[in-house]
Amino acid sequence: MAELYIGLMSGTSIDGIDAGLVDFADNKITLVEFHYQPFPAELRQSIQAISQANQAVLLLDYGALDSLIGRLFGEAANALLRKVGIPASAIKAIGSHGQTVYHAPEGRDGFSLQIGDPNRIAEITGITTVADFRRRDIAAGGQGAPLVPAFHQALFTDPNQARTVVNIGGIANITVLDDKPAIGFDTGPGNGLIDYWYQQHHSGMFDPSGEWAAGGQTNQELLAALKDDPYFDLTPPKSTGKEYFSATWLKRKIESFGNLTAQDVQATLCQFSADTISDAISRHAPVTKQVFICGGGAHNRHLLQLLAESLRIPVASTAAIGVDPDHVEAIAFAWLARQTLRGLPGNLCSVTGAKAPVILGGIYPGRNGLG
Ligand SMILES: Nc1ncnc2c1ncn2[C@@H]1O[C@H](COP(=O)(O)OP(=O)(O)OP(=O)(O)O)[C@@H](O)[C@H]1O
Ligand SMILES: CC(=O)N[C@H]1[C@@H]2OC[C@@H](O2)[C@@H](O)[C@@H]1O[C@H](C)C(=O)O
Repeated sequence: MAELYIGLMSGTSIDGIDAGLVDFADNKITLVEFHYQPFPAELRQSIQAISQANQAVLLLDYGALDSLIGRLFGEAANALLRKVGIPASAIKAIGSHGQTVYHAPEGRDGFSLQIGDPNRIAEITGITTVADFRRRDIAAGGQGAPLVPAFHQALFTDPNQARTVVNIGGIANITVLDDKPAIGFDTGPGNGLIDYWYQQHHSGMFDPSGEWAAGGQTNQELLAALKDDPYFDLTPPKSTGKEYFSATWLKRKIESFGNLTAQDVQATLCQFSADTISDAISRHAPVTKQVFICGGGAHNRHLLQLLAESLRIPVASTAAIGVDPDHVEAIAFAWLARQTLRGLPGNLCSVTGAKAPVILGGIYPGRNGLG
């Protein structure tokens, strides 16, 4: 019998909502349908505007954005269900990541803030909604991120092959799957700075297949300057975000390189993401035999080529092991919601550094009760 959940995700690229309908019947994980709903350009700008460090944010703006994103998430779930013709009553629960607006988990009063009011999602869809997955892990002493490694472990572990899964979103993170407890952490920028620089010089949102970067030359001095950041030497558990590796961070790094062409900067940013991912794998996954890529970065052919060159082990998309790279995160949040409703932990202490496994998220009942 089907056991259906919906996963809703919007990541640090702030491009739109990924919605996945997932069937967990017989403890298998099958994606039934997927729907992508892009954000309107003004919404993207509003999210960016409240997501910056040292930014005064009006509570009125913050509250309205939380409600609006909740409504859009609920509507994305409804659109997904219309696509397959399955009624809301057939869905056990929604797992909603929400939209990260700030991630600062360090210290006694550390926090990570995802918005997109789950009350609205539950009301609009009628489906029990699990949300706010990160803060319980932080309360238990963890980073609250990355969370997806627990799911990567459940789905992608192969007892016959040591693997590393790399998610290249705005920020990149890895999951090391070998015979030891899984390691996972954010390696630093993925597509975030690459997208930002592209958008400064073109009308599109991203550099298709990395073509523009591929036509430029990496500048070694700038590359060294970019890598000169204490984050890369921190021992995991560690996580980061766009509020740290921000446009301001990049501007500070490039201000003394005034004579570079924009295309050479793009080439260097691509090399920077590839090198920092590859260094993280070399240091923390020495026995890995194959690397699998998911997230939108899986479509950046140039970035993958640079990664394969510096890793010197096979690099493939997660499509090669049965999951479209664009679907992994949405499926992960459906899986995390299921963990919560079954009373099972969603975090891996070896990844986030939490002092204990904890059940993640808050539960917002749907029309059928608790799901
Ligand atoms: N055809 C393509 N060529 C090059 N890059 C692409 C292509 N398609 C998607 N991308 C990149 O992938 C990004 C979107 O990736 P994704 O949806 O995984 O990010 P996200 O979920 O927001 O991030 P995160 O994992 O950090 O939360 C785009 O902004 C772009 O940089
Ligand atoms: C705070 C936050 O939203 N972090 C994201 C971000 O995007 C990639 C990386 O940084 C990862 O740590 C995380 O997302 C995925 C879904 C995770 O928690 O595994």
